[in-house]
Amino acid sequence: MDKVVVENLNLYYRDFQALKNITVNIKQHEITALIGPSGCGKSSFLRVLNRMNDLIEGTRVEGKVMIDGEDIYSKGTDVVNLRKKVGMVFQRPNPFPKSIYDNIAYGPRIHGLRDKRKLDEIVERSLKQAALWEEVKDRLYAPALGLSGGQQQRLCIARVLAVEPEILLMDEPTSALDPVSTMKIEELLRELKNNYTIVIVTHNMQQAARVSDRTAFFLSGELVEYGLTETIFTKPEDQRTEDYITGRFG
Ligand SMILES: Nc1ncnc2c1ncn2[C@@H]1O[C@H](COP(=O)(O)OP(=O)(O)OP(=O)(O)O)[C@@H](O)[C@H]1O
Repeated sequence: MDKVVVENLNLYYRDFQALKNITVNIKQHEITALIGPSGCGKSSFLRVLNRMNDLIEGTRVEGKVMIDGEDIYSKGTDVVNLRKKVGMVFQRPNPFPKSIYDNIAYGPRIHGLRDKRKLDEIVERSLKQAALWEEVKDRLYAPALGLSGGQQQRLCIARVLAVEPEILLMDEPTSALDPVSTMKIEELLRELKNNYTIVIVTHNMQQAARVSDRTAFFLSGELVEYGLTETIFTKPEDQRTEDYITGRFG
């Protein structure tokens, strides 16, 4: 099933066109990897999907972006609800300078939840989903910034999961992590895809090949090729895709 349908999307930062006529369908409960050289528009595309671009002045979007059949750029869209449904994890782990518990409880509290027992449940469930519970269950009230980088990134994933999103956008979520933490996050992604639709930007070709079901290759704001990851990595149709994945440029 298509979770996200993008049709003829153009994105401008003032006069600069960062995305050009992008049409793509993102499948539910799959991991879609976005690859391509620096500046090709991967992060911009990710930000289109939860309207984070609204926060950047001078941004203009043309075309259609539909999630569950609804145009997220239509006038009636509630952007707060959209961002709850479409959560984002960034390149550098960015926990709040608060306790582990308060980091996770933050989103649910913002959405009005006060019941301590329910919050406790959400904190435990989210940390378990993010494969961090065993490591932190005895120090939930310790500062989140005392965790290792890899643990902090799993905490940030748990923080997003706490508000029960359906889509997870991840912008190079392991690029600041060591190989062991990277493997843990990759395992986690494979686990999470049973319940979530995941879109991940990565500069790491092996990572894209290891974790994703489908891959989209961007170049200079265009979507050059999109398909099953296995096909993209073994017999791409476009010479530019082949050049990129074999490391001949980028
Ligand atoms: N806020 C902005 N204002 C103006 N131009 C921007 C802005 N953000 C990005 N751009 C430009 O849009 C293009 C695409 O940028 P984007 O960050 O989406 O690329 P990317 O593929 O994610 O790159 P990287 O891999 O380096 O993160 C680049 O030319 C960039 O300079």
